[in-house]
Amino acid sequence: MRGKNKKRKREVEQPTIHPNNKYSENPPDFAHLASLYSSFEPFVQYSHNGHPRIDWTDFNATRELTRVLLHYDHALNWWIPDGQLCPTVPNRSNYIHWLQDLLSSNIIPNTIPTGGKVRGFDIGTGANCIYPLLGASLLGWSFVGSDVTDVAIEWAEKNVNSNPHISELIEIRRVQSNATTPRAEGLHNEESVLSGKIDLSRRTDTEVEPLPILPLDLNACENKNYHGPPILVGVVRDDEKFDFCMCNPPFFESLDEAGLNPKTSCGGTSEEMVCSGGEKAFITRIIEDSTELKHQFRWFTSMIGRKSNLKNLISKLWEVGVTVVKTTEFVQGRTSRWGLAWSFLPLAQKSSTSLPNKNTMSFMLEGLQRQNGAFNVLEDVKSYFSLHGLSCTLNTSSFTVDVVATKDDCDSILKNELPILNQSIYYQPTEKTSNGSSVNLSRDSSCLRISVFQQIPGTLLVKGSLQDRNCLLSGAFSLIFQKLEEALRSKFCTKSV
Ligand SMILES: C[S@@+](CC[C@H](N)C(=O)[O-])C[C@H]1O[C@@H](n2cnc3c(N)ncnc32)[C@H](O)[C@@H]1O
Repeated sequence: MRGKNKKRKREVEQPTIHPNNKYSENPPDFAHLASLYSSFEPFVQYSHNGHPRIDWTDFNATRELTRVLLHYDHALNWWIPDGQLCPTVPNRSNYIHWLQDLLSSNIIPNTIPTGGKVRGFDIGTGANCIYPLLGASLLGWSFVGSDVTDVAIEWAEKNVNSNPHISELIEIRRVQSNATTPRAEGLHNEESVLSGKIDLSRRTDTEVEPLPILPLDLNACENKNYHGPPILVGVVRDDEKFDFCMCNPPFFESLDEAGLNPKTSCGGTSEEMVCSGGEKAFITRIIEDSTELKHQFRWFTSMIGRKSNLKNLISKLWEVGVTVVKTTEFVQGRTSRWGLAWSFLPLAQKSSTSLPNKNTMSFMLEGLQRQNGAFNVLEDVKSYFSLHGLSCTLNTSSFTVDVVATKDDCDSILKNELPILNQSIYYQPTEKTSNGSSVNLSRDSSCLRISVFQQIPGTLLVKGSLQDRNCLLSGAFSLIFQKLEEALRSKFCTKSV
């Protein structure tokens, strides 16, 4: 049982590079790039079996690789000064494609008018300005990219202006680094919030605390608050609307901590990598800001560097009343990063009914208590359908429940007569099987399979799929699935509604 669980976990959770990512099937070919770009050639070494590689600990090599990839694959001109954070193009593209999935999913309807074009806000765009450059060149999205440092603003602007074909799509916005919003102590930067104007010249009474160089303590960010410059509130204007915000935050509390990976050299100054309280404090501030700007963004998102922060941030999100939380894992070579997304807008609850002919549907249950795992939810799925008179088989090895309905059941469901007391079950239950094979069906009955997958602790994906063609259930499927979603949500995710 243990072994099987492990196998299942691997199948379900194995993160992969996003399928739309240019590099998902074709990773960068260093030898080919070296043959095209003489400036890159000196950085490519060949192992004894002729395999080309670069020295990832050499900043000049990683920067030149990024430059040639952006030029060759994305037709972008790009550069950053020595020491600035150097992005890896395949990894950064994954975040863009995940946003693309979020926006095209119907979870949050597109009710925010952004002029027909997707419009995003990149918090901390950096000198490299990588997300706006990729989003604009790959997908034609427009961006505001904010930052606090002179070097970031100067080089982000240079990078935008050296690409005239997309420069109209990107605005670089300076955030005043000596204006602080000490919300953590319950004080709001009332003037900038209430007036909705951005007064970038204004000094506040509270000075920015100098960045502390702390000894490495992985729990040090517990209970620390963000004391830096404004992030969203005070930077986003009152009349602005965005489809999303995104952020690769300063992950670390100290430079010591930031320098942990000796195997790569992607640069990164203290301003880029470090903030008081680390990413947890920074993202907590984004969450607080999002409560004030909830109607101006369809999705708020951030990258997270440390999985241990994810759970705490998700709890915080439910506390502030979001309607949905989504997470993902990004593959970054040998390390992982996580994506966190949330919204306050009403869910497209009826999306299942608006797609009545689909054979597969799914929804996420998020913010579940520790004691409520996939198995508890499966048991509830079974009792839900059994209570309604439908015949079910729970398969503990495949984490599925097979539900069988007759034509009469379907008619009753369509007439909205749930619960149904089924007097005539044509279904012959089969033995529980470990491979999840389907149940026997008579000619006038149909089977719907509900599967439950654990995404991350506290988050389950519930999927429903019709098992047979010409299925009697197809007309009633969306309605049944929607009712199941409502029932499970009200039992397991009371905070989400
Ligand atoms: C880790 S870097 C990310 C840079 C770039 N987006 C990337 O992915 O490579 C974080 C950036 O956030 C900026 N930053 C820090 N505090 C900020 C704030 N309050 N508002 C906007 N940017 C900020 C830093 O200057 C830095 O450029």
